Amino acid sequence: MTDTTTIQDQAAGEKASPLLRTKDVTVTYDLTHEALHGTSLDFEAGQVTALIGPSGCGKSTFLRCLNLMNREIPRCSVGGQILYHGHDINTPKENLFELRKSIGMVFQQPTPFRKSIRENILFAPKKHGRVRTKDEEDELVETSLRQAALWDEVKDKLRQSAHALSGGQQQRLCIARTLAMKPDVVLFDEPCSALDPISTFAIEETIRDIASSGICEIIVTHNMEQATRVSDRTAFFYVGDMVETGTTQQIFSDPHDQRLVDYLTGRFG
Ligand SMILES: Nc1ncnc2c1ncn2[C@@H]1O[C@H](COP(=O)(O)OP(=O)(O)OP(=O)(O)O)[C@@H](O)[C@H]1O
Repeated sequence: MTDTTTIQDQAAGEKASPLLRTKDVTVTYDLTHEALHGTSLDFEAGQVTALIGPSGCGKSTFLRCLNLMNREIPRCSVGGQILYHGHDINTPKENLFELRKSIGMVFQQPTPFRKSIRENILFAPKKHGRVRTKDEEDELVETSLRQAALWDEVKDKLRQSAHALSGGQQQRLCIARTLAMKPDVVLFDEPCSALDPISTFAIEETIRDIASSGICEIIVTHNMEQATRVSDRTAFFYVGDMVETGTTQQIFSDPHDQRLVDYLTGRFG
């Protein structure tokens, strides 16, 4: 945690434990390259946090720590604590299959399975034994697609291939698929960077709606307007350090650290 942490952050630290908390998290690639230095951040239920900063500063590296995805990268090690509901998940014993039920992820490129729209939604819930009857399946498909604002567009073609959808629809299907597992955290890695402005707007609305249902969301974005539109809090990363965090309003209207000021005013990108 840097000395630029706001008073509000310190007060928040004295409240009950946040849903997700990192303490001094470091990431080292290829055994020697420390891409992320000790990073401590808190994430609350119902809040959207944007991770911003120039290319290569460690945003995605940090995001991937939160569902232990870095563990799948050879010669990558993650240090520090990642406390989820107060329990440290950064241990070799943590069961990834179980964890990913509750911490979902949406990637930059839409990645629907080569299956029907309906089967995309039901794939993981079936694997985890979450649905037993056709009625339960129907209900889950409809609820998840409604949450991702896609139901009206696809309700008459649920058995058609997901690959026949537009890019924006595919990304909303990926969000619906994630929500079908009823996660309490959803991670987004530049979810709109491959999309047109209308699809981007639809995804941003969905992100806000999901937050109002109590889900904690963390989004990596290069788009500063997007960060201001969707997030409650923002954290700025620079060369592997989490330099400044606070409410999105404070970060954009009253940035403290000179590197953040330079970034926001376009002195580097
Ligand atoms: N799989 C990997 N193996 C080795 N080094 C990596 C790997 N992934 C990222 N890095 C390195 O870690 C550093 C941080 O990269 P990361 O992708 O996390 O940054 P970022 O802020 O998300 O960048 P961008 O905005 O361009 O996606 C960079 O130096 C990058 O080269």
